[in-house]
Amino acid sequence: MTQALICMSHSPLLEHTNPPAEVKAAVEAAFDQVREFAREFNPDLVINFGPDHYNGFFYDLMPPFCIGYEALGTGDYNSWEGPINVPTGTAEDLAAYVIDQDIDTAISRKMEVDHGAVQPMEIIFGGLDKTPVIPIFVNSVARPFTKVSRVRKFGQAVGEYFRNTDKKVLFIGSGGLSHDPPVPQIATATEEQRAFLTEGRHPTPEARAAREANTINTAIKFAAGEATIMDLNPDWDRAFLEVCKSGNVEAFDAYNADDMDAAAGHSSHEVRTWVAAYSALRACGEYDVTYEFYQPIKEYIAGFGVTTAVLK
Ligand SMILES: O=C(O)/C=C/c1cccc(O)c1O
Ligand SMILES: [Fe+2]
Repeated sequence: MTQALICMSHSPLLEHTNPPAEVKAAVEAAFDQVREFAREFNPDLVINFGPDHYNGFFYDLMPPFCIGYEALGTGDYNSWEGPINVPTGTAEDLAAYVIDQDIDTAISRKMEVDHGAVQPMEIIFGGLDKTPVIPIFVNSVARPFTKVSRVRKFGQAVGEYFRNTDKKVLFIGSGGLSHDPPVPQIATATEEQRAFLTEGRHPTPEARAAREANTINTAIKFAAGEATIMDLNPDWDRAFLEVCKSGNVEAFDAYNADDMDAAAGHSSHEVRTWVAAYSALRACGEYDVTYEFYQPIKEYIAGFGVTTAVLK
């Protein structure tokens, strides 16, 4: 087995809100499962498809995809801060291969990645300085969105690059499922929010703390039934998980941005990272989903999913 997959939701609220004890325990058990899966697989390299929440990527230049040649964590919500162990030569070769497949991608020699990209790595490996990882940004918050079919083809190209490798490669997708946290959107943003969305890099500690407090307060209200954000959508989440399980990655193409917003919230686009990761694995061969956890968790503002998959 030279390729495997973990796709999982993330939430910066894991350490900040308190779901019922049995829910918290179930999430911890799911995390134990993926840790054990990764320990057994013992990857040589991780390909980490992650979103960003206006910590690394802004409207001053917003690509649909970006392959990190070198990267660092932004440290938002106390997530990984500082250098990440990226094998630069492999990342360069990968980007050249993807572009040769007619899929244009941005690249970065100084990519900044936030909690959305790093949280699974922290949960699974305890950090981003050990197992080599190539971080790949998939735009999941900032309209206009590339079509989901394009994300599938991007993931497929990444997977093809590793199809014949003798290295053990773990594809990770981070985010989703249905959720609508209070991340501003450009179409409805105030002047101040527009300025932030356009060039809000490296906020002051006070601005960062205010943003994080707003998310935490929203989650507490959401759990109490008092927030105005969109509800989670377990039916939508379960249908998406069925597509993942089916192995028919072309079925992802039926998803479109407007429907996703309306049915599953403005951050449901984070499932694009799952689309890329599952499509990468499928490019290496037919697969089986070997583990699935799902629970809608308001305290985490997330239809929370965790899956693993291996080649048949
Ligand atoms: O504040 C943010 O940038 C995002 C918060 C959040 C909350 C819940 C689930 C997620 O996936 C998030 O990124
Ligand atoms: Fe997120």
